[in-house]
Amino acid sequence: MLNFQSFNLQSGPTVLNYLFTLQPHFYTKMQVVKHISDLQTILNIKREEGLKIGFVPTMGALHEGHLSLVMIAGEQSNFVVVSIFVNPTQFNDKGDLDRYPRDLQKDVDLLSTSACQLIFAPEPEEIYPEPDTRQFNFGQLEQVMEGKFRPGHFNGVAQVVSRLFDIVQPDKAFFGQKDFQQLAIINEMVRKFNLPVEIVSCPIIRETNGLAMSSRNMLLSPEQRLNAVHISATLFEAANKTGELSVEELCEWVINRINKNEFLNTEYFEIVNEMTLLPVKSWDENCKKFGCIAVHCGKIRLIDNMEFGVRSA
Ligand SMILES: Nc1ncnc2c1ncn2[C@@H]1O[C@H](COP(=O)(O)OP(=O)(O)OP(=O)(O)O)[C@@H](O)[C@H]1O
Ligand SMILES: CC(C)(CO)[C@@H](O)C(=O)[O-]
Ligand code: BAL
Repeated sequence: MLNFQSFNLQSGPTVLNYLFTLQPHFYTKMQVVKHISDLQTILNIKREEGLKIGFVPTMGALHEGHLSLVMIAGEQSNFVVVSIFVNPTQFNDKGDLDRYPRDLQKDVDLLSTSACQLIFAPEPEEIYPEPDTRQFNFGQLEQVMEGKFRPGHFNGVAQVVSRLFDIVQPDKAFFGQKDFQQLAIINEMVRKFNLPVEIVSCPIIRETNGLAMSSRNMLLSPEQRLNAVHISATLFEAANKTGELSVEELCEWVINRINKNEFLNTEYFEIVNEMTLLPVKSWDENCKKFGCIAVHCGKIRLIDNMEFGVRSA
């Protein structure tokens, strides 16, 4: 049962109190702020109280994958901030940006029963009062897979995440393994610039049919959504075939099998070294190996990944 108070995202005050009832006798207060100054006023108080700040950056259109990050953040910190911001600088495709699902009210409702205590939902001009011209260089980590097929994407991700880290100054930040390459880039950014934040990597949450949860799934038609299950099903099957086929043969097998489905068109599938993100040539290479895939389902582009094979001794 929800009980709203002064909650109006369009015209309300900048700090909005959102009260909800879990049990009639138990109230939790979650705040939604749009401005950096309001956010920092609250966080400074929390820090003075000795609380450790956990931060979950998102682009909204929340699902259980996001909620799992919030849950882990709640277990590992004392005050959880979730940002909801569709960052324009990381979209290389304007159509993708225009289509990106947005429903702040629904997101607030979902977070109201989570460990989140503060939502930061800024407008673009709050994050970018001036255009961000910074150019990051992550070397080969940004030149493969997503970086290759979405030019400029990781520069935009680094721009917004570094800006959000500056604003929130979290003790820990939580990212999903679904965005496997993004995690590698964020870890590298933190290492390279010696940022005072611990990055926590959280497992992929899937639908019961195996499809990796993603905000973009809600843009699929029911028929596309059913067929998209074929992506994870093929990855699971392939991950069990590592002894039977060479790495190259298995990559071909995955691509052919997925492309046989008339709804799906594979952009890339690579089995890569977890650390370097470079394709592995043999199962004998002594590293953790991940099969990473991007598939077009109509106009919607989906990604997924899975660990393949075991490390040799
Ligand atoms: N299924 C999932 N399991 C675990 N973490 C996830 C999952 N989906 C998204 N995340 C994580 O949530 C954070 C915010 O992601 P984002 O808001 O872009 O959602 P998304 O579902 O990845 O959207 P999309 O892939 O459609 O852009 C990222 O760290 C991302 O890795
Ligand atoms: C990390 C992130 C929130 C930056 O916009 C986005 O890339 C995402 O949702 O994965
Ligand atoms: N979670 C990935 C963000 C993006 O596709 O831009």
